[in-house]
Amino acid sequence: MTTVLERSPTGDASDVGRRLVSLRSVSKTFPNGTVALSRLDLDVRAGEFLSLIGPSGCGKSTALRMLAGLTEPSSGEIAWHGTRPEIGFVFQEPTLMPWASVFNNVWLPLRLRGVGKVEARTRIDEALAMVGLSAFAKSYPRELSGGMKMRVSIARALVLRPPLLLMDEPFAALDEITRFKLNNDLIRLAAELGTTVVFVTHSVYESVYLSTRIVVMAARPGRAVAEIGVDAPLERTEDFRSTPVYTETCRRASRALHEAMTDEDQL
Ligand SMILES: Nc1ncnc2c1ncn2[C@@H]1O[C@H](COP(=O)(O)OP(=O)(O)OP(=O)(O)O)[C@@H](O)[C@H]1O
Repeated sequence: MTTVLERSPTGDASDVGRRLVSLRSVSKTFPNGTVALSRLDLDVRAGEFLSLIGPSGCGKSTALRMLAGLTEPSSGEIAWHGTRPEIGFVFQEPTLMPWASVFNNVWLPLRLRGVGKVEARTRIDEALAMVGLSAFAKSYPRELSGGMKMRVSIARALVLRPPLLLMDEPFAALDEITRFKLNNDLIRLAAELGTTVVFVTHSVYESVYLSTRIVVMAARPGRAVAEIGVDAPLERTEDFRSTPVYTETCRRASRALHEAMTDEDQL
């Protein structure tokens, strides 16, 4: 069930830290009987960068798809605190239309919403500039590297300026150098646009580098088992990787993940 709750009388939509959406005791059983999630409670707060980590099959993608409205809970509630905002979704694969130019790929969400051509051109130019691809507007996906295709996919997700961006292992298929570059771009973009991000990854290191908060999940059934705050401002540079906060948080997140997997082995 999905509901929209009234905003508190003093609430302000731009308040950093305000709850945007809450998953309350959300469970999901697929028609084949697979229990993907069991009583998951999760708040997403404005301005945060939240990562979901956990072993394969613990329901990370299912939780993300529920936030996007792509799948409904079997029981429990998804409660939006205020109007459900525009949401951008970035998948593991860039999912670009191979027959369309970069410009036309990024145009798609605007066309679907009937945004006029003049306005659309400005927004597409902006989005491509944000991801450093202005010079490639006329290129086709086959002419781009994996990292560039992912940048197009991010531009397409950001072209509607969504307050909430959901990303499902977007950099998993990329080499480490490209991944690090895109991590830095993403932090910069989220800060510039004031975007709240929910990010699914298998990588403890990536989650700590990017996030303000990490939720660790366990499988069979999928549930949240630990929450770890990253006690550092979200102005990350490569230097962050050699700080004690980074190292210590990676250690805590790795231990929590290991415990989540041990739980699973014992079921
Ligand atoms: N449409 C579906 N029908 C049946 N079972 C599904 C469906 N989608 C997902 N599942 C199952 O639900 C469970 C959770 O899947 P989900 O993709 O959410 O996990 P995940 O944590 O994102 O996994 P991974 O890290 O491998 O991507 C898995 O056991 C999966 O096989």
